[in-house]
Amino acid sequence: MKNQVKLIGAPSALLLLEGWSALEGRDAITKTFIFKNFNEAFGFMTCVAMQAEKLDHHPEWTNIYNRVTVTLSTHDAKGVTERDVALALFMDQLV
Ligand SMILES: C[C@H](O)[C@H](O)[C@H]1CNC2=NC(N)=NC(=O)C2=N1
Repeated sequence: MKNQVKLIGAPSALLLLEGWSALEGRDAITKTFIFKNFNEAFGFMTCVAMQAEKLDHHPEWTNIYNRVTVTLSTHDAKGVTERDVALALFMDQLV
């Protein structure tokens, strides 16, 4: 059985975060991180990937050269939870 995690919703999550916004049509938060080059972007993704494994909480993301667009939502809860806030804060303190 998986631990249940409380749905907080994008609007509450956004009060705790900077530079994130709500996705349209779905309870999720998104942010685009821009780096100097691909190497910096991929380094960021590598650090986040290891943390995601540790937390068992994974981002949806795309990378185009120096740009990483991240969407966070908890599939199990069908929306934004404190796990998304924790992963978002981890990303923000890396950059
Ligand atoms: C089986 C596995 O533990 C689950 O699918 C985890 C993995 N990573 C996850 N990541 C995210 N973002 N949401 C989830 O609900 C989730 N669930």
